Amino acid sequence: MNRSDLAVYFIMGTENCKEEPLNVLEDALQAGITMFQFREKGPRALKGEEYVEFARACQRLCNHYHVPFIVNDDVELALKLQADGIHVGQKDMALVNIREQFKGKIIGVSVHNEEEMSKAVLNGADYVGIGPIFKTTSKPDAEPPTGVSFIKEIRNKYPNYPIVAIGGITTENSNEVLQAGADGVAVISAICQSSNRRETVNRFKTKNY
Ligand SMILES: Cc1ncc(COP(=O)(O)OP(=O)(O)O)c(N)n1
Ligand SMILES: Cc1nc(C(=O)O)sc1CCOP(=O)(O)O
Ligand SMILES: [Mg+2]
Repeated sequence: MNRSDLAVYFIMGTENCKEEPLNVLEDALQAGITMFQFREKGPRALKGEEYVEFARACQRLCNHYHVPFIVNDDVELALKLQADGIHVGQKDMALVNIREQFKGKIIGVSVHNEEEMSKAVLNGADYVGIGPIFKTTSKPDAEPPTGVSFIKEIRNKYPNYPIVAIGGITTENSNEVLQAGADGVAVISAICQSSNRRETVNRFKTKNY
């Protein structure tokens, strides 16, 4: 994995889409997202065979566009599909246990403080997700937003570690996030709800500083 893979990291599940989710994903892939995370959560999330088949369909699209396909939380699904990677939070399966089963794949970890960051580095996370940076409506159990200060603190201490920022990120505030030291932005609603995804993704890729 390269740090540039984190530039525009799209995250989606059926609950995030008003349009047909696979059309949203293909539109985002054609617009140039650099990484995708399958995150099927919430009270109306797909289950069982429907869930697996939806994940496979997303994976097929990502493979066609040569974009890494990352699974959120679900180690069993990531292994079953031989996904390109997995993203876990502090309450999900520990990185060292995942690495044993998922060698050579991308493992991302959410971190919210210096202690969690140092543990992620020690355990060999391929990247860290820092957030929420701003207020988000896409994750009901998110921690309080930190603003860009924590990105600056971590970048200062870990000048070369792959960092993606997440939480309430839009094309209006993404430059502030990149300037603080993030390698990229992880986004749900700004891309899902965009009326022009090509323009939105391009604006996320453009550094105006
Ligand atoms: C890139 C990225 N960063 C952070 C998260 C949040 O993960 P987590 O804390 O496990 O919360 P859920 O996404 O599982 O609700 C993420 N998914 N991706
Ligand atoms: C999935 C997720 N994780 C977060 C964290 O803080 O770890 S915030 C978040 C939701 C991001 O969605 P949006 O781009 O619509 O704000
Ligand atoms: Mg999780």
